[in-house]
Amino acid sequence: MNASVRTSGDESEGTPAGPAGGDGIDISRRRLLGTVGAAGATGLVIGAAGGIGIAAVVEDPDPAGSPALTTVGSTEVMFHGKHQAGITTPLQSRGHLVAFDLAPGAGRKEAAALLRRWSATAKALMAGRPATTGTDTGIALDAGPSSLTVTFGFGRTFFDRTGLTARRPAQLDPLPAFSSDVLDPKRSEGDLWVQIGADDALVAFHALRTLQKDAGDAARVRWQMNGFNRSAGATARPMTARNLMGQIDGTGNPRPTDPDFDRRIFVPQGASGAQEWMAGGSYAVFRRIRMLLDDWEKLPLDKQEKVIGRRKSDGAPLTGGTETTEPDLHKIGPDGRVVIPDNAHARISAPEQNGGAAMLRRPFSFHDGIAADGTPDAGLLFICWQADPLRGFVPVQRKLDRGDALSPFLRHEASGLFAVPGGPAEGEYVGQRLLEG
Ligand SMILES: C=CC1=C(C)c2cc3[nH]c(cc4nc(cc5[nH]c(cc1n2)c(C)c5CCC(=O)O)C(CCC(=O)O)=C4C)c(C)c3C=C
Ligand SMILES: [Fe+2]
Repeated sequence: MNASVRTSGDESEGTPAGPAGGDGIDISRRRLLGTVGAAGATGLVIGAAGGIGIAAVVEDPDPAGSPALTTVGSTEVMFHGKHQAGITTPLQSRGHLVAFDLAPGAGRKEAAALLRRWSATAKALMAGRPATTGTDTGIALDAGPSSLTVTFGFGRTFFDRTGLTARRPAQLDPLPAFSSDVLDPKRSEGDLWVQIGADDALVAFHALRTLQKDAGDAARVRWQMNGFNRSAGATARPMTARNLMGQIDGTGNPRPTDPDFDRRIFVPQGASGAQEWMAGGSYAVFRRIRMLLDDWEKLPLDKQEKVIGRRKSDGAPLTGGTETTEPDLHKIGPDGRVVIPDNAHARISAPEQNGGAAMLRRPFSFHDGIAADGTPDAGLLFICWQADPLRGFVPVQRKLDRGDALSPFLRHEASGLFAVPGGPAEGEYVGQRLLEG
């Protein structure tokens, strides 16, 4: 095994896209990442000396670790745990989303065998080892785990196909239609959903390829999308991500240290009825949101900032302070109007404006080339996590749909809602409590 740094798949990791310093990475890893970031910053000097990246490994010696890997390559996220990995894990630089439909004739037995194979592959690859299912192509043999996470979810249609309708939680009821939806059903929903994230493009692709081969005759790809974030180790200290509109995006995310974090994001242990098997799980809402960048980029900076209610440079609220300062939603400016406009995105989406509705946003940007009309097919693979979509995404999106200043610059093109069960215990596969319970 290559790993010299290990992080658990769940609670120890902190807010994925949250404000700088809120990453929750343990101190030794933070220090190591800082070292790697510094190495990147000094570029050629480090390349010539070759010492600083290696020092990261030496500082945290692991006799089994590969001397060829820096911290970025050797960081391992645990497969087993209370929650699946890839929910509170810090954002990775590469992502693949893929939805499968069960093949005609495949039912509960085939689905259980598939989840067993997928779990074995995810566990091996997340530890930096080849898959044991006979499907490994060796694409990423020398890359290390690179913070790979593989997260599995079930869509609404899965339950009818497997005879498990009675165990389908009401939380999987279809999302309401929104006026701004232009959804493509072929790129939406699906029986099964897999989210892959890694800090190395080859590692992420390798996982995608292996899991697709593992599906064999049991399931077929329905849709697949690719995303990215800033490169791991590119900044000297953890910083909140920027999206393709250039905004700092993730500041208001709830943090694992918040007293109500678990209650908001995860289904409680001891859940009953159709939700029993979901204890420790979470509901993922996915939206492919195209950004109308040509229109957005024509907007002067001060208007762009009013659309969001925050400064573009540092993400601070327009009412002042730094990125982490609470916005003052009542502050009146010299023109007699509220400084953060009534239709500003950050005002409308704030939990206090939505009866406390909150979600953990963990997106990837996407760019799928230039469309025939010359505009970029680019935007956000928006993924948010919550214990119940009716107390997270739905009320907030309803409100945004009615009067968000950002809406004219966005187009919701695909959608999905998935039940993501809790993390598997040692010896268990993901979803076993549903499929064998
Ligand atoms: C229904 C949920 C949301 C969708 C869809 C959504 C799309 C979306 N948002 C941005 C950019 C920003 N969003 C910001 C804050 C923010 N957004 C949502 C929800 C949705 N966004 C919430 C709950 C919040 C947090 C509000 C708060 O806690 O006060 C921000 C500000 C910085 C931040 O807090 O992250 C930006 C910028 C884009 C570009 C987008 C669609 C492509
Ligand atoms: Fe937002």
